[in-house]
Amino acid sequence: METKLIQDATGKRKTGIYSGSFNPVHIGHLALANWLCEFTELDELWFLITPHNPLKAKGELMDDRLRYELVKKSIAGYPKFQASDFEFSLPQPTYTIHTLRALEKNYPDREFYFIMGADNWKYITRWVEYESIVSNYPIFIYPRKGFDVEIPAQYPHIKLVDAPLIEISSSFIRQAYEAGKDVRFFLPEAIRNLPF
Ligand SMILES: Nc1ncnc2c1ncn2[C@@H]1O[C@H](COP(=O)(O)OP(=O)(O)OP(=O)(O)O)[C@@H](O)[C@H]1O
Ligand SMILES: O=C(O)c1ccc[n+]([C@@H]2O[C@H](COP(=O)([O-])O)[C@@H](O)[C@H]2O)c1
Repeated sequence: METKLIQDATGKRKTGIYSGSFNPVHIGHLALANWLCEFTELDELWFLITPHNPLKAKGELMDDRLRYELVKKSIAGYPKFQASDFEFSLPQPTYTIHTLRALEKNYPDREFYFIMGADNWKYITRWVEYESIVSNYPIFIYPRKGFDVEIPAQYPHIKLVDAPLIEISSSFIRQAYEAGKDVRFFLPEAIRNLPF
């Protein structure tokens, strides 16, 4: 396992990396990200739209740019949020460790915190070079229903945060739309009337 020292990078902007498919972005995503920016040490949070999660089928995904534009519209006006298409130019499928290394290289003035749900934490050992991720980056794990979180003591830079649980998923929204349901209030106001 790598042993790079986790530094308290004073002076660097603490930037949360909230990555996912966002297919589409929903109010659960926004509320969690908002909470992280206001109730933790993060200065900012980037929504990093993943072109292709290596553990998910690409077929059911909306176009990358459309998912990015939907996030951009949804977060407009809140200064601590940014939408990022950083992964669009990386080799596909994108592996998180490669993304984090490329981010560090491109933004030396920032300290990146990886944001991860308790559901993803449970299966972290399936991720490429997961030891490097958990050893080298601060991580905030947020609770998800049905997933207990255990963090080995050797990772003091990994924290379970006390964020409220809002159990909405993009797949629920997609299925509801397909069934002809009107679930407009699950979507950020700015994108309610857009096609997806
Ligand atoms: N209700 C929620 N509250 C907070 N974060 C969430 C919620 N649902 C998903 N996330 C997190 O948001 C990021 C993007 O998730 P993703 O795009 O997979 O959303 P999802 O709603 O889980 O999608 P899907 O239902 O298509 O799997 C991931 O880190 C995921 O853990
Ligand atoms: O790097 C990996 O091996 C890896 C395996 C599974 C998921 N991820 C990343 O985890 C993030 C959350 O994915 P998702 O689709 O659940 O929102 C997204 O950025 C994926 O690329 C990364």
